[in-house]
Amino acid sequence: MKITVNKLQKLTKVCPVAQNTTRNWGASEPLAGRISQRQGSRSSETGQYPARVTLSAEAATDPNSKTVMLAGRGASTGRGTSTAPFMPGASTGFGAGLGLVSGLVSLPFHHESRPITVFLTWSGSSHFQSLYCRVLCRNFLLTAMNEDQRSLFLSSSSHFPPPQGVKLSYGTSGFRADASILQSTVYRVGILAALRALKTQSVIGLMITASHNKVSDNGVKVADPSGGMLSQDWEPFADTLANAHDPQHLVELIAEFVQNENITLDGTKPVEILLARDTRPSGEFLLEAAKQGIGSIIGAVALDMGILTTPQLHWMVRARNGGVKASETDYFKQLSSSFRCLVDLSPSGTYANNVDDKLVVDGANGVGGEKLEILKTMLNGLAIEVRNSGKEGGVLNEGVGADYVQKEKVVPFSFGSQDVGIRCSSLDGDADRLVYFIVPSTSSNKIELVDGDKILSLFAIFITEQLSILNKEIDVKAKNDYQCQLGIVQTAYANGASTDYLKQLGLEVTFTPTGVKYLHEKAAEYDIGIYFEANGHGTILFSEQFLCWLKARTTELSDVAKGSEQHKAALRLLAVSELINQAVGDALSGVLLVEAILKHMGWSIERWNEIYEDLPSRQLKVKVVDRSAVVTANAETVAVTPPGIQEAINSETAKHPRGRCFIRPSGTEDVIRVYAEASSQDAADNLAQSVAKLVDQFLGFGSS
Ligand SMILES: CC(=O)N[C@H]1[C@@H](OP(=O)(O)O)O[C@H](CO)[C@@H](O)[C@@H]1O
Repeated sequence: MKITVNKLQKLTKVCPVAQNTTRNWGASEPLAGRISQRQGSRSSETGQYPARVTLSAEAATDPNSKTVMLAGRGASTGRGTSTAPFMPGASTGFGAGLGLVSGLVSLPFHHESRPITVFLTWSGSSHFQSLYCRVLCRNFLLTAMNEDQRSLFLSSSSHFPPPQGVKLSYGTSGFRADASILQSTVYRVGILAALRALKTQSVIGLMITASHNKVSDNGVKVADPSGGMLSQDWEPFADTLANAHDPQHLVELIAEFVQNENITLDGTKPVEILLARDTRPSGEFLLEAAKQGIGSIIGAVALDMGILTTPQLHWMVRARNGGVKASETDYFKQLSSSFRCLVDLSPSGTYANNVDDKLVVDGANGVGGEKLEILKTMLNGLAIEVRNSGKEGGVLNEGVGADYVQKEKVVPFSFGSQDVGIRCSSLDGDADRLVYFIVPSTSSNKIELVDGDKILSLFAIFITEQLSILNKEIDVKAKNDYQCQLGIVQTAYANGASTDYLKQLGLEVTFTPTGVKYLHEKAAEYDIGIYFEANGHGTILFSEQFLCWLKARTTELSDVAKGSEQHKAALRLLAVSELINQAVGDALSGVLLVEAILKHMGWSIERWNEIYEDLPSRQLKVKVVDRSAVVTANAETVAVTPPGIQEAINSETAKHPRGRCFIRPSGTEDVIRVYAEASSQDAADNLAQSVAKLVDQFLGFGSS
């Protein structure tokens, strides 16, 4: 915000040449270097809080004849004012005799918590007709940050020094790194979550997990009031906070942010932050850091929900903000009862005749396996065996879990020939990804992967079928007056065969960049939006408007056509909206929906897998000097920089029938990812290899 000084009466009065004088409040970069480390407090004139003041004066006329004075003075409270005039030219080496006069000026603010008026006076006005003088107030504290709050920040943050020489960034799914360097980051994300709760006046979630990463890593991410990922607008602030080098700097950043976002830190409107962690041993001490961060914001209350899957926490945040009961028991009850409802609505005959009750689930030695052990006791008609539940002593994500199975396409630990003919599935470390697989009847450890694209397709088939039943003209009074917009959202990693298949079903398919925050946002534009990443993270979103209509329609049908196919279709869609976790991709709710749909269709996993045949594909990663050198467009399918690389990729791709290839910088690892698809596995492998070489030539260590 820029305020011209002549609007400030006092300043105009003491400054006869103030016409050209402007005063910038809250600009983020200093005009003339840094000055006082001291903090000011609220100006009685503007209601703002000057903390540091940088004065920069440019005199276009004879600069020798002037004196610039800057004074701070206690004002309206009348308590212990500080008015000592200050002669910058003398005491701080404020330059004179130059065309440009600028200097660093320390204001004598001794009474930091009291209101102070800052104003400029200067003499030699006849020479200063064109004086251009700016006072830049940086880090002016804090519309509502009182001294107690400030001291609390300073003292608590001094216990969490940031790691040296590491720059962290809030990536595709929060901060992730080796757990040993994350304490300070988690503490700061605690602050961020508390500020987010104050800003939105809603319940916010903070999850400590590194998902499918190795057990020595950990991470932290924030769940917004909707249960979705932290708003992208706040990610730059998360980065800035995480990388603030000392407590003073941290406090200044918070002060500035709080000011800009109009967040009140007076504790008058308390807010809650739900905390959870996965089973990683480092989770416990990191949780303490998060509590300290939250505790350093007056009015923010941390509620430790214990060990949860990531989607459970997101579900709870969403439910609480929707005024719904949100304990873990409520979560299990909702999932199991909506599953039962769907199974009960299966067309008679299919379930009993064709689909085996048995499902074996690889729990990745993580929290998902542990929770599934509880959930399975609440289910009828499904016999789940959990392996790698973490109790058998296996290591989290090591040779197990959805990421391993999807990337390596081999059986996870403890699976093998005994599982031929059985439906198998795999969760990742925090149970937000799900893939299925078939163990073929050969001696090799290779599997047939049924990935996120196939799960998406199964969901799409089922939803489309229910919508078309619902839309049939029926001989009842109930009128169908709603055109439901169904949309499918994928990323460039979706197998081309899946996209072709979905389009053949007549569905609208759109693409976003990688990362569920993008997919989720896009899917939310539809009445029913189904999104999945090939790696098994995805869900179904229902718009409020559609659900409202669907509920009314169900009631109407139960009056006029109870038990009809239309009535059942409406009930099924309602049950899906209850079963699926609409906050975020959830392997537990996903597995129940897959199972219910397979029963409904009377399909074995083999039948499901046959809906289309994946095009052979290969993913590679290449270490480069600077991955940010690759900038992409068109949902990451075209590399805009470095110049020339896309043309080179195109000419490699053209050599292979059904070839498709793209590169992008990873958001979670320091690599460039290469994805290639072609009509044969050899061709896909060759294409990926040749493009990886190109990446290395353009950007690798040999290129610099
Ligand atoms: C090819 C791939 O699987 N990329 C994953 C991976 O992101 P990268 O930005 O590719 O590192 O981790 C993300 C977070 O889990 C997930 O959303 C994404 O799909």
